[in-house]
Amino acid sequence: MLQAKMLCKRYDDKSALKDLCLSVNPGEIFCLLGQNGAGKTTTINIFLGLIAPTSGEALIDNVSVTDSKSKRSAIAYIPETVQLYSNLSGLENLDFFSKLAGFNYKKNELISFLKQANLQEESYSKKLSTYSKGMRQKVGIAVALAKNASYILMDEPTSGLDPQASVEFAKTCRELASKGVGIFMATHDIFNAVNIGSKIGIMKEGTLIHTTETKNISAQELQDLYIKTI
Ligand SMILES: Nc1ncnc2c1ncn2[C@@H]1O[C@H](COP(=O)(O)OP(=O)(O)OP(=O)(O)O)[C@@H](O)[C@H]1O
Repeated sequence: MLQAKMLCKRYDDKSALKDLCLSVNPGEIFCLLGQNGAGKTTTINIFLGLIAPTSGEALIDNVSVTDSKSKRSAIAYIPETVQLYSNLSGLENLDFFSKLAGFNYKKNELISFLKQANLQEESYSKKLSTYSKGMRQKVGIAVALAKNASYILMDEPTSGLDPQASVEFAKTCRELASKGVGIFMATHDIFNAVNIGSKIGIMKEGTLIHTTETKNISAQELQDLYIKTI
């Protein structure tokens, strides 16, 4: 489980996180909504071990991220724009980043990760410079799978995706979750949050104000709640 326990982060006189508590179980898709500056990226960066909390703890399977670098390898991060080598193909990028993470896969194994990420087969050998944003994201997901990540963190994953790519992204997330991967995404996209997530959190000024299961709420109800909250 990913767990934020009373997480606080101060930047000089600015409080970015105030006693943030949340959890993401294996197989769960947690969508964190909040305005610009609410603290979403700060939360992700603490889980990634990129910044230290001022107080409180971020735990991966009950181990604090500040105590164990090895636990951090259980996490993969997919930024809004996935950074890959444009002169290499999807398959070559996956091979390169897998090796960088210490995994040496055979071609058929690499292909199985691209398949699980729902990348079209005819794209495997094409250069990344020809890929759309959604296709780059699929390679990012394949890299996360190749790293055997138990949890995937994503920042604004649906921003800039066309409706078809959003539908494919939702399908891939559900398939990953059904295999037990825990997904935590920061987003401004209420419709996709309801459509993709199993749990939704609404954050305001560094605190989680509401959490709800998506099965209990419609997109319209969530939008109303969001507007009322922020
Ligand atoms: N390095 C930093 N130094 C000072 N203040 C920072 C720093 N990083 C973030 N902040 C502040 O912390 C607060 C939370 O920022 P954060 O980036 O986590 O918000 P966010 O919810 O991800 O916003 P967005 O939706 O715009 O990405 C903001 O007020 C921001 O200005």
